[in-house]
Order: sequence, then structure tokens, then C-alpha cells
Amino acid sequence: MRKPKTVVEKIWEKHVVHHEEGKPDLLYIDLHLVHEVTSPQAFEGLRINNRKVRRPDLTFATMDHNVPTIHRNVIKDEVSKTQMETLKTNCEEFNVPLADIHHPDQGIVHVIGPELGLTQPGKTIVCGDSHTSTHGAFGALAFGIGTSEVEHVLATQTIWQAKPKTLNVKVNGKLGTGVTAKDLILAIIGKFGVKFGTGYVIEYTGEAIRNLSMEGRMTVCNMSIEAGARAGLISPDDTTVEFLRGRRHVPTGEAFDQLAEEWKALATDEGAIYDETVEIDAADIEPQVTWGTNPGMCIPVSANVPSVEDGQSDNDKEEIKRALEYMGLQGGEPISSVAIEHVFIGSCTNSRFADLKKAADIVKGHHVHPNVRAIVVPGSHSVKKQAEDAGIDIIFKEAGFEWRDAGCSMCLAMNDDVVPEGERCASTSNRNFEGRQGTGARTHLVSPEMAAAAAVKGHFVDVRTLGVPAHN
Ligand SMILES: CC(C)[C@H](C(=O)O)[C@@H](O)C(=O)O
Ligand code: SF4
Repeated sequence: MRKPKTVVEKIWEKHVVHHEEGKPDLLYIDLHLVHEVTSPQAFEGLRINNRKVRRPDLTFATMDHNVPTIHRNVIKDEVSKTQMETLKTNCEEFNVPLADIHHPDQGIVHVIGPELGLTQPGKTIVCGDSHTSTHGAFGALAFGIGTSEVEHVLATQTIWQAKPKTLNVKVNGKLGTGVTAKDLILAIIGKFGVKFGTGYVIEYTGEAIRNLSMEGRMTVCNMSIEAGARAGLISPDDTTVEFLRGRRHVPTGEAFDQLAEEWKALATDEGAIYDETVEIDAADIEPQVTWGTNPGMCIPVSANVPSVEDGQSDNDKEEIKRALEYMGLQGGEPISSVAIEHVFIGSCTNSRFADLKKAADIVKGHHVHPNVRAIVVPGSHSVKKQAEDAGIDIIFKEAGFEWRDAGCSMCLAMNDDVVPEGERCASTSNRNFEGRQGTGARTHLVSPEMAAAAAVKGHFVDVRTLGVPAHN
């Protein structure tokens, strides 16, 4: 009998171009996604060395980090403006397809890849961006790379990579009503820490993962990097196939059916061996809120913010102390008593149509709290359009939310959408580091549903008490 293999092993074997014992492998790359922040020096390197982009047809660029999400034509920041102009010039010169700021395909790079069907099971996918792990939701091996590696991939369509170890994160049972994929990944990182994935590619398995929609799976894989992992992925199944059916860059008819069978055959075989396995029970998970300055510093919405004395070691205590100080919290107060001034619904973690729809379901018939400024930033132009066609923009606007154009926006302070110093934001993004949403800004990571509920109440609240429809 054939030796059972993991999805990672199967993809790896199909992509090794050169192997030498004890050295990294040279891997073929099927899809290279490019954005304006990490590509300028890479293209410049090609120019200096008089090289071409080897496979422009396997390369796709967009503008996301720097783009304004209102007044599209007014780019105030000089660096942002230069980076966007440079990407345009580079894509023209090197023949790389580009969805620029005004293009109907524009959006956050990790939202548009799947949306266009560029992201497919079994592919090796890279991008000069750490959240490339998002694409792993499709059973692709997708990871972020640095700018010098971007240049290498542009020039050769390959990359040197040491074969990673595999870590099975098995999620048993079912998530409760009102508990989302975002709560799941926050709870995983909260339980095992922000370093437990270091050196591994995580494969998420188990009943709760199988039951997730593709949007939910993308949310989970997106945050693999916040667990320290190289990448995170989920074996392809019928959910994956159905999401991709009919998308622009996938074949149709019989060719699709054949491809779908190949995709499903990539799933990890029964009995395959992982280097490590951890397990968690979905039923134990409550809606989560981060209280501190890394995504592992999260607690259930019913819990109290930890106090310095709760630290297990001196180091722990020091970390808690610093985080409490930065976050302007005492320690010991219920997280639900913490008032917020901003709500951001967006980012590559939670800005897809399904995310916006679920947030809108909570908001409907309510109004944003008078002390709160709330914005919704669709992940792509096409998400925006889909939401508008469904009337979701109206629900948000009537409730007092701002309805913006697509981009990374308030996820990171690289554009005009910034949280002012000392102010607090409930955010559906993936990073709550010091200064992430602006100098001195205080970020609390939550699900779209929890963000919507906080916008209405002006403080964190268990969304389940507002009566939420059953979905993940
Ligand atoms: C700007 C980019 C390099 C960065 C990343 O790699 O993740 C950004 O997307 C982020 O989320 O911090
Ligand atoms: S939305 Fe945020 S996390 Fe995602 S790519 Fe943009 S800046 Fe990075």
C-alpha cells in the first residue's frame, strides 16, 4: 500500500525542482501575488540586472495597503503615492497584470486571489506579505516572502525553501451559535500562544473545521502567521470545490469536474503522520476579545481582563503589566465593561461578503452608539458591489456606519484611516500590536459580529445576548 501522506507532503513533492540532501529545496511557484509595499525594490533589482519577469501570466498585482478608502483620487501621503505609482509603472514595464485603484478587480490581495479563482488547491502561492497564509484555506501551500525573495520569484518563478514540519491543529466538535471562525482562531492562539506554530505549517483538521464555510476557513488560515507558523492550510473538500466553481480563473464543464477530483485527492490521507498534533474542543469556545498587545492575549467575552498577579512567571507578569499599561486597562475589570470609540469592520481576516452580511444582521434595526465612530471597509471592489446589490450598505449607513471603498484601511496605519492616540478600537483585523492602528492606538480583535455588537452598545458585549442567527 502507498504510504499515507499529508496535503503538505503531496503539494511539496509536486513542486520540488531541485533537491540536495541537507539543503533547502528549490520549489516551483504557481501563483505570485504582488502589492505596492513590498515590490518596488524587487522590480528595481530586475531592472538593474536586466532581467524580465519570468512568468507574468502567473503573477498578479493589486494596490491595497496605501489606498484611500474615501476620495480615491486624493492620496495625501507622498510615500503611499510613490508606491502606488511605482507599482503601476513596474507592472506596465514588466507586463504584469495589475488591478489598480480604479480597477473593478481591486481589493486586498488576499481577498481578490480567492475571489477571482486564482487561488486553487494544490498550488504553491507566495506574496510579499505575511498573511498569504489566507490562501491555505483552499488546500494551497501559501506563504509570505521578503522583498529579496519577491525579486527571486519574479525572475525565476521558484524559491528556496526548507521543507517545513507539519502541525495538526485538530478542532473537535461543533462551534456554538454565535461563535465564529474568528473566535476559533483567537481561542487557538490564546490557548497555545503566539509561538506554537514556529517552524511548522499548520494543517487545521477536525469536525469544526470541516463545517466551516470557505470564508471561515480563510479567517482561520489568515491568522496562522499570528501563531508563528510558516503557513496554515485545510485539506480541499466539496466546500472548496463549490466555492471555486464558476470563478473567472477556473476552467468550466468537464475540465472543472476533472480538476475537482484532483483537488480532492490532495486531501491528507487517513493515517498520515504529522510532526506534532494539538487538539481543542469547539464547544468550549466563547466569543473572544483580545485585551492586550498580541493576538494571544485574548479572553472570552464573559471573562475579566487579567491582572499582573495572574502571570505564571516574572516574564509573564512583566508582559501583562506592559500590555495593560499600553491598553489603558487596570486588570481585573470585566472586558464587557470596556468602552470603545472606534469600530473597524474590514481587513483580509474579515472583509468578505459573508463577514459583512453577518455584521449587518446584528446591526439591522439598531444605531451606532453616540460615542462610537464605525467604518465598514469591504475587502474588494467586488465585495463592495455584491454588498450594495444586496442592500447591505444601506443597513450599515442607516445605522450610522461609514461605508468605504476597498483596501487594508484601518488594519494598519499606512493610509488615512488611523485610530487616534489613546483611543480604543474594536477591530476585525488580525494584529493588535502597539501602534498597529496608529501611534498609541488601542486595538481589540474581535469577530465581525462582535464588532457590530460593540458598535451598537459602545462597549464589548456577548453578541449571543443580542440574538444572533445560527451560522459560522
Ligand atoms: C505591509 C506588509 C509587508 C505587512 C505584512 O507582511 O503582513 C502587512 O500586510 C501587515 O499586515 O502587517
Ligand atoms: S488587511 Fe491588514 S493584515 Fe491584511 S494584508 Fe492588509 S495590512 Fe496586512
